[in-house]
Amino acid sequence: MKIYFAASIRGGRDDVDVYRQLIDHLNLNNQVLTEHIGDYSLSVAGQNQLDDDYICNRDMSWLAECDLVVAETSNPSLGVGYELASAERLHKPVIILHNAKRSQLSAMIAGTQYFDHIFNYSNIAEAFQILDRELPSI
Ligand SMILES: O=c1[nH]c(=O)n([C@H]2C[C@H](O)[C@@H](COP(=O)(O)O)O2)cc1CO
Repeated sequence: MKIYFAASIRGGRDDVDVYRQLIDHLNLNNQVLTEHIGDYSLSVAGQNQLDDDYICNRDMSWLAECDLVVAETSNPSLGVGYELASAERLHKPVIILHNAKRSQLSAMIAGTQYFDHIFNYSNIAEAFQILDRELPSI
């Protein structure tokens, strides 16, 4: 499966270690299109060697191409919110992973009926278990 992994960049990079581990886990049996999100050297400035319109067009075409969106939402991010709304518009399956110890998920995501695969987790092993349980039924 081609997976669009969405997580914070300019919203803050505190959870990059979680993103890297989730991407590596998903890549065991799938292809993650957005590997750069788990790059430790990518700062809060984002991919600033690229134009913002290039980043946006590239990511929207990856979103159109993917079979599944996995979003890690614990660190709030405008970009991830936009990607989730776009995934709904494109009728893509979405899995949302959220660590409630880090933040409360926006009502605009938690309250959208389309997002019916929202999972709270408290450690990375639990997140892996959720993905391993949910992915086969996508
Ligand atoms: O440099 C970037 N590259 C990139 O692919 N994105 C996309 C992928 C992420 O899932 C999402 C992060 O949005 P934000 O930067 O607003 O936190 O936007 C976002 C940026 C910077 O906004």
